[in-house]
Amino acid sequence: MPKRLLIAASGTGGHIFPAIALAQKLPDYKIGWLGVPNRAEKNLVPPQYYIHEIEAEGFQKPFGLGTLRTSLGLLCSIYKAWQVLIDGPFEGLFTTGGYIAAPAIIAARLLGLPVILHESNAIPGKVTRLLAPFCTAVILGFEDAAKYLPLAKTLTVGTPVRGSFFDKKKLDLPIPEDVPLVVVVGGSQGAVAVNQLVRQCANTLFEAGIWIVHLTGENDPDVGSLQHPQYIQMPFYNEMPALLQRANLAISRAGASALTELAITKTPSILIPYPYAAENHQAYNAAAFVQAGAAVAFLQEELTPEILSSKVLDLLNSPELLKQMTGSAIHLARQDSTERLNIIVRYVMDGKKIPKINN
Ligand SMILES: CC(=O)N[C@H]1[C@@H](OP(=O)(O)OP(=O)(O)OC[C@H]2O[C@@H](n3ccc(=O)[nH]c3=O)[C@H](O)[C@@H]2O)O[C@H](CO)[C@@H](O)[C@@H]1O
Repeated sequence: MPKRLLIAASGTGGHIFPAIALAQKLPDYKIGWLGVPNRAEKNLVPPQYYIHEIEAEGFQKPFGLGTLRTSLGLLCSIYKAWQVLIDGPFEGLFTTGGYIAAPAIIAARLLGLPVILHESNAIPGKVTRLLAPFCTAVILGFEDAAKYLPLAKTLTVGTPVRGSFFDKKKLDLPIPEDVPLVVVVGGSQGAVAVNQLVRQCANTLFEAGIWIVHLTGENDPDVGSLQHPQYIQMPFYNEMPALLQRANLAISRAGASALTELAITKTPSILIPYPYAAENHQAYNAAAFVQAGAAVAFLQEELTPEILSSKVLDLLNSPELLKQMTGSAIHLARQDSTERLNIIVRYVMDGKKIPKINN
């Protein structure tokens, strides 16, 4: 009989893709997915994993009537997650944190099932901090996150990326092979502020012969306002491995999966952390890359189109510097994160003690 694992990963690519990477390593398992109606998992989770839907939302400040409604909603979601686990019947839970993790972890632990939690950010999210002590294993993307989780059993393996990032891919976009290519990516949902900055400096870059692939996200009101033969814009692109492998430079937010993929594809980057990320965690994610010399980072509020275009031109005109950044990225790229996570999940699901893993 195959082992039965429920995966709770919802809302953004950064939560869903690492879970897909793990699921791809468990072909001998029966996997079910726990998601929220109409969130990104609807489009991103491969169809072979059935998505069981529950509601999940966070507590908003100031506390008041809304808190009562959210508390009742949480109780309801715990009950639904509990039912999904029993009906499966699932033998364990894997989650990447976020709002959906709260009802899923509580329900699984009430049923006495093992829980593996993966936290990809340098500063763990609220649900991770609250519930990590109750999980069987807490797996980290960044070693530094452990200091925020003193009561949890943590192991650092990095953040899993989809298997396709490790194969050499050819880019299927009409871009000449010998031109410099800059990719602009604002995380899985796009970043309107970054998009605006890039559009304002695009002409300077085009004049220098640079091509731009701009992944705008679905909610950019100015999509279509810039047209140029050296410019390709899309709301979302599925072939990120080929694109990052081909790019000479990326302008990116600093989500944990994005950073890991940039490291694995050895793509130098200019990072613009999302300033409103919970507890500014993207700035901490970015800092690890800047300290290692793999990226440069700017605060969004200090960045002007002039600063951005001159940084892009400086970097693309300095092959030695780009090479150094690429070299530094190699040291950050943990090639075996998914495999290590896979081993841990199997040990936990088999009820065995997790072996010591060397970092
Ligand atoms: C605003 C915010 O709080 N974002 C968080 C969210 O980010 P978000 O969901 O944006 O996650 P990341 O930036 O880490 O990753 C984006 C993912 O989307 C993929 N992608 C993106 C664009 C595209 O066109 N095609 C595509 O496939 C990338 O390859 C990557 O796998 O979850 C991450 C993991 O907890 C956090 O680190 C981020 O801080």
